[in-house]
Amino acid sequence: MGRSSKDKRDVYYRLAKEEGWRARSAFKLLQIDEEFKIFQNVKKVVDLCAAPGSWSQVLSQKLRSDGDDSEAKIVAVDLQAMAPITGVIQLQGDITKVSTAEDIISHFEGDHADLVVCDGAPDVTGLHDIDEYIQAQLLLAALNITTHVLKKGGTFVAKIFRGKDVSLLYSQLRIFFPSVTIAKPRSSRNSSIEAFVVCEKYSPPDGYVPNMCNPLLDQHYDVDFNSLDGPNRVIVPFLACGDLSAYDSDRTYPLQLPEREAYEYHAPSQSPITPPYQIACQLRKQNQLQNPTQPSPAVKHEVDEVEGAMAQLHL
Ligand SMILES: C[S@@+](CC[C@H](N)C(=O)[O-])C[C@H]1O[C@@H](n2cnc3c(N)ncnc32)[C@H](O)[C@@H]1O
Repeated sequence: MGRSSKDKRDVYYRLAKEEGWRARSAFKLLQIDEEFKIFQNVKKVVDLCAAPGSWSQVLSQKLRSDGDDSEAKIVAVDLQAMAPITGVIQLQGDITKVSTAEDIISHFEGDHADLVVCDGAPDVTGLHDIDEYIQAQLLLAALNITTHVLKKGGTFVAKIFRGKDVSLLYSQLRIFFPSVTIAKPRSSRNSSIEAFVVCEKYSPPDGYVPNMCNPLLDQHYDVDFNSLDGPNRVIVPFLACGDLSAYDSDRTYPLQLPEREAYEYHAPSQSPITPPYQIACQLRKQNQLQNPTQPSPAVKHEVDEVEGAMAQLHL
């Protein structure tokens, strides 16, 4: 009999139950450590998107196992509340919000973390472009926080969805880390597009001053982005990608208002990821080439689906 979609009881699920981990994800972090030795000489860690807490459990065990835990500091953050874990400072909040980022940073005042980990994943909508976009935003939010708290030479490990814009994210990470490696621990299901970036030897560009002005899901971030200059604009140094010819003057039907607003909104802030509105625009453009008079029902349906999902997500 085949396994139903409800049957998640693979070997790691069972092992997690046996060994007392709150989630099978614990094995992903343990296996990343087997390969990259990310816990070597580590005492201070930020665990982003930490609930239900299996990574925090691993961190607590690894950092406090030698009995000398006076220096150990683990700050864990998630949207969801988490049951307490010995030695872990827990914060509840959205990592794309400035206030949460500030809360985390305040716990490291005058001090730095050796390691930042982020296992953040959105509630998947099933629309791959949207899921990848939101996951990328979580990763960029985590990177922003990391630039405030990570010591030079430190390590950043984060979940990444290997979607079509992923090479742009790798390039952005390489601006801050000379070594960026993609890990796919054996406990991460082969069927999943999830992987992990292991970014080593943190070294921001000369003159880089961490800031909270880069455009993320929290629209407040980009208010001052255009006032940033030089190395401080490096998180998002790319022109908007996607097929901008949708905005050419030779178009055969007028742009819809949301498309125009999206273009005007995204162009100045140079969004790192193809924004969902642009995805919708590209679909329209493709359809326009195939059929200059009106959208085919299939394309119209796809565009409506993207826009419907975005409306639900208040994007
Ligand atoms: C795969 S789970 C993390 C599992 C965790 N590493 C563990 O080992 O138990 C992904 C988590 O990301 C969190 N998350 C998603 N978006 C977030 C956001 N914007 N801010 C904070 N946490 C977020 C979710 O609440 C969820 O708990």
